[in-house]
Amino acid sequence: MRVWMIGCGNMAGAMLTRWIESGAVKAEAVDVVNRKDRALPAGVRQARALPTGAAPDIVVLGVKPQQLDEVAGHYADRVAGAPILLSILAGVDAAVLTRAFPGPVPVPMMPNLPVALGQGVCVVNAPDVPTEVRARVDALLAPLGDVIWAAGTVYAAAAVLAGCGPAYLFRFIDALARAAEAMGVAHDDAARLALATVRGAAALAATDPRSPGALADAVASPGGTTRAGLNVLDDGAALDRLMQATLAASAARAEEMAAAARG
Ligand SMILES: NC(=O)C1=CN([C@@H]2O[C@H](COP(=O)(O)OP(=O)(O)OC[C@H]3O[C@@H](n4cnc5c(N)ncnc54)[C@H](O)[C@@H]3O)[C@@H](O)[C@H]2O)C=CC1
Ligand SMILES: O=C(O)[C@@H]1CCC=N1
Repeated sequence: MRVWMIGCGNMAGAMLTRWIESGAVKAEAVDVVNRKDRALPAGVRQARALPTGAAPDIVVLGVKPQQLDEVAGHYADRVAGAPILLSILAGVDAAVLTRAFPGPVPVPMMPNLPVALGQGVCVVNAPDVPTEVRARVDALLAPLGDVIWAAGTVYAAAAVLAGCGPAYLFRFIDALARAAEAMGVAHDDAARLALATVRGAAALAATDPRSPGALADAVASPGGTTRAGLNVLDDGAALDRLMQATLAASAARAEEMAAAARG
């Protein structure tokens, strides 16, 4: 499979790393155009412009949403011959993609950084694509982790959970560590303990048949220390409300960006 990537930074680079590591895509079949060179997997060609010659099997758009018009101005003609345009731009929907890049089937999606490890989530928002396009996209995304197809408001919510979620959790790890540090644990030890606890708990939640709620109950002895802490998180549904406000803020910003992209 031949792939062109227009913009390959933190996020698209994570996808590319996994594609090559998993063997889904061969490094020599990939052409990246970036504003300046970045560290990319060995064998991937990187330049300031797309190569000449026939369009590839898929084009991946990985620039910032604000750079869409600029790259469309440069590359829309070249991309027109490609069958699929996979876009990871937050708040850029299929209609906006088609306006910028007429020709290929637009496939907007939201990945997250753990795709680099094959443990990411990709939420795809292309409900009406032909079956063969869906099959090709599914096959390409499978090595990255979980793939979910969603539309409308469900996509909006799932996209912020998946795309932004890792950042929320990185903040949680830091907050856990800072709380322990404030109670006297050395900075490095607190950071190590917080990360190990989150990693172990996530691994257990991923493998144990019990739900996260049931696992929390398995930790919390009645009247014990965990319950005292959970009571703080549960008081007035404090954690639920915090997460709802967090996702809502990200979703509202995505909608603002979508409105700006629609013009
Ligand atoms: N960082 C993340 O965790 C996630 C990011 N995204 C989406 O991924 C996209 C990229 O975000 P990041 O990778 O974080 O940004 P980034 O800044 O790391 O990567 C953007 C890349 O685009 C290239 N670029 C910029 N202008 C260009 C141009 N005119 N021609 C060619 N290449 C150009 C840059 O050289 C850079 O390598 C955004 O649209 C964002 O919404 C989606 C999900 C998660
Ligand atoms: O913050 C952003 O807008 C992008 C999309 C999801 C994660 N990063």
